[in-house]
Amino acid sequence: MSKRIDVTDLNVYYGKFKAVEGVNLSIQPRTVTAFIGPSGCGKSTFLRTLNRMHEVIPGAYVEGRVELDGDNLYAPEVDPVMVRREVGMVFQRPNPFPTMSIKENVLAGVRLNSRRISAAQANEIAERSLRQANLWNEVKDRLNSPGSGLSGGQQQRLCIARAIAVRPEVILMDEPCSALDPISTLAIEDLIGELKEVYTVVIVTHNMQQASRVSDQTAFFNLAAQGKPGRLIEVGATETIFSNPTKKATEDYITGRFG
Ligand SMILES: Nc1ncnc2c1ncn2[C@@H]1O[C@H](COP(=O)(O)OP(=O)(O)OP(=O)(O)O)[C@@H](O)[C@H]1O
Repeated sequence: MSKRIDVTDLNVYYGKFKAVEGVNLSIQPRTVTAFIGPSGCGKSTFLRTLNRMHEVIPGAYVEGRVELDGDNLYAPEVDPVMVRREVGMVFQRPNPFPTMSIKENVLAGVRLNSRRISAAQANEIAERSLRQANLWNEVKDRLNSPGSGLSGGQQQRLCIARAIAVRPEVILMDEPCSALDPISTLAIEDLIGELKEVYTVVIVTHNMQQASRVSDQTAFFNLAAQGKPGRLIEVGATETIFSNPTKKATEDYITGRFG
């Protein structure tokens, strides 16, 4: 349940505006890759191209290739809905369906995929997903209460449980801790460490300590100038990027000289 991602010569456009240019990157299964870089350099934009989520924005499109275990995500016969099943996503702000129960929130994606499931299967999937998201013990006695009644950190783990429930190959996380307190942030970071035993995980973060704590590989993005496309400047083992980067811009960014 974990696939390799290979990106070749990827450009991303919003209409005429080229937001990201010339990305080449490989991501191994069962690893965590962190995308870092200053605001507006295209980290979120690029992340969304890994499950074709950018396509929900009218006029957004890519050039180049993204492959999942060698299969082109953008081949004409590929259904973007199926891509998003294989490559799940967790957003910056926890977004459980507010009126749905905790259990139904977990099952929302599974039901959307229109697979009819029995009550026993539903219980099994909900428990497995909540356990994997480290939330089971906190919610097992109130599975039928609304998801919106949970704390922010619990809601984010609920969203992770919902992403896991459809058994994806890859989990994308766009600043998953930016709306959370430090304790909830640590809970999510611990969870990311556990998720990589099973999934390929890609995370966008502004927090460099977080990138160095959770990731195996770090990719630094930057803009050549305002109004120019973002580019992948340097990618490598997280330890190397943070201790011995090869590019000056990477060093300036990680040492806090800009961004
Ligand atoms: N829906 C959109 N329509 C048009 N342009 C967009 C859209 N979303 C983002 N952009 C532009 O694309 C560029 C990259 O934005 P993106 O949000 O991907 O950067 P980022 O590195 O994730 O930034 P941040 O760290 O602030 O979240 C920016 O110039 C931004 O203004």
